[in-house]
Amino acid sequence: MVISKLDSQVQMDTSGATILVVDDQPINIQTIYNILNPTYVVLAATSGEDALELCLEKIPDLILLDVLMPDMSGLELCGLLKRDERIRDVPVIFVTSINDQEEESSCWEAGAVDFITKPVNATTLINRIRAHLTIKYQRDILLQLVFVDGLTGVYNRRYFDEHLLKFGNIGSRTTTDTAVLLLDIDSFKLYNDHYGHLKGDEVLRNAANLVKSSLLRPADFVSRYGGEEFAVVLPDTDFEGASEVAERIRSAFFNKNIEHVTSSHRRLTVSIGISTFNVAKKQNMKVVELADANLYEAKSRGRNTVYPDISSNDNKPKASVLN
Ligand SMILES: Nc1nc2c(ncn2[C@@H]2O[C@H](COP(=O)(O)OP(=O)(O)OP(=O)(O)O)[C@@H](O)[C@H]2O)c(=O)[nH]1
Repeated sequence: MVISKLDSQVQMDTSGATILVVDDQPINIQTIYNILNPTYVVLAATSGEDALELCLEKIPDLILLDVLMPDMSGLELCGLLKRDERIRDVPVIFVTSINDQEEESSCWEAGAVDFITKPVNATTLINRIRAHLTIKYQRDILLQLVFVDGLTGVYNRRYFDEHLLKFGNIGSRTTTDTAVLLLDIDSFKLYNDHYGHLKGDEVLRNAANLVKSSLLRPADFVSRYGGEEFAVVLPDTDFEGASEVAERIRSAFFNKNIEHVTSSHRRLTVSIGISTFNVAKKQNMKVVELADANLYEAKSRGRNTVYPDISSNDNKPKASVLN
């Protein structure tokens, strides 16, 4: 599940939404374009392959999909879209000229939310699109309320717990390492005491953005784990990779040089505990406990520290072990 409007205010006005029209006949695309323009931004693809590529470049708000296309049929394409976590929640409406009961059932089974018959009736098309976009936006609002932290705009702990399970389940198909970073802003109580809670809130918002911008892969994510604590999940990342990301985050805070006169470093810094796990190697969900213990160690080593430190050979456990 991907919350498509995570970074912006979810809005209920559907105009301006991006609609991808997939049809092998340019004349059909033109007809739909004439109906939808200028209310919607219309993207077009004349094959399933092109449509997949476009979807990954910019996820549309809704897809209008022709059933009968050479090479990859609309039904096949819909099946592929529904298997991709990034795109699966985009509503698909089939546009079909077939009046066949079996075909109709196949559209529903492929994951469509609706279908429209050709020749397209402009009023029906516009109303169906508006209805499904509204449902989608309402769903996005609910997901935001459940999974997004209100202060910082990043995912919350509930999202972290649910999504970490995906990698940690014994039955999980993930065979590579997953890394978790637990990050805590140093001496934050002193910051609040000195600058006030509103300034403290501003720092938490900036901190969330700083961590987010330090993550380079689309599958990486940050969540607010507690008050001034953030948890980062790095799928498909071993200890060395996690150390690199953690160090990037630590130095980003240090170099930002945000004043914190009552801290021993006289600027805002973070401490980070790293751990990794890999179900295939019989390592498990103690990953959070281990990251927390490592965070504690980073704090006791003077803060502004990543632990374990990849450059030291102290043989401290880096991965959590299944027991
Ligand atoms: N402004 C603000 N402060 C918060 C929020 N959530 C937690 N805090 C504060 O974060 C501080 C955490 O303090 P401590 O747990 O003592 O940790 P610390 O001062 O960062 O000390 P170390 O972790 O040992 O470096 C407390 O003062 C909390 O009130 C929040 O949403 N906004």
